[in-house]
Amino acid sequence: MNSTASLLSVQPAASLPTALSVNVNKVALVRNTRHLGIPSVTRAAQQCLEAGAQGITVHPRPDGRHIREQDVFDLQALMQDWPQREFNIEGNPFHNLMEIVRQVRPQQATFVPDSEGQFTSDHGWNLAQDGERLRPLIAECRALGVRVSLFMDPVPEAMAAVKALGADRIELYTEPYAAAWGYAAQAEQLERYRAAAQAALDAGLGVNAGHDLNRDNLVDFLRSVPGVAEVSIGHALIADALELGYRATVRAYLDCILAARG
Ligand SMILES: CC(=O)[C@@H](O)[C@H](O)COP(=O)(O)O
Ligand SMILES: NCC(=O)COP(=O)(O)O
Repeated sequence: MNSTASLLSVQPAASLPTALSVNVNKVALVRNTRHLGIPSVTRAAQQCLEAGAQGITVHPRPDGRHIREQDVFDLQALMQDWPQREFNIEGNPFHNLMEIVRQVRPQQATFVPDSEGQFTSDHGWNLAQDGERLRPLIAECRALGVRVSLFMDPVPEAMAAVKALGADRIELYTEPYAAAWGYAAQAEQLERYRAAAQAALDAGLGVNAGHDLNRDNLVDFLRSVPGVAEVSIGHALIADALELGYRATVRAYLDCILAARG
């Protein structure tokens, strides 16, 4: 990262139109390889929040490969000190997510259709198959005061159905765009995401985005896709933090958001 002052010196992070939520799954993944409790998930989150991240995201998978329930409760306690920031908990509501949401009541729950042993998230919901089963769980979360976001592929025709189920937002699954970035297919992918985001906005939904976003591909995405309220970024951001540190890394990602949207 260059040494020029962060662009954010002229605009506080809180005023950015697209929030950065740091996913700390991969800090927990490294921590779990020894019984020493380091690297600390809560210290990572604290430093990211101090640097201006507007939220923290976790995905407590049933197999506990990285984020575990105790991490969720520890982060819930930490977030009490940051009332203006958001806690976003991802997971499959047919597996372990709902019990966690009932206990923790985060600002946002992101429903992801992953199977229990899935390598990583790699697709959005099939609402024709699962929509009616999701409806009461969406309603329960909202009754608890928890915003609901559905992890979705960029399919404009699906957005009205998301709204009809009572969800507040979608999260666009962005790996196909990330894989195309820097190649001829980039423009075609960006058009897919632009159309899907516009359809979501037209349906009255908020738009989040995430998966394989990084410092290279984030600016082009935000410049092309309208109304992105939040990007949740983990794998690449934590990899950057291994080289730059959490604070400088978060500032670099906030600079990308400012450069795209500021
Ligand atoms: C839903 C999504 O795309 C990611 O937030 C997910 O948390 C990635 O999971 P892993 O960190 O286990 O790859
Ligand atoms: N919802 C996306 C997320 O939280 C992080 O995904 P990634 O940046 O780890 O691919």
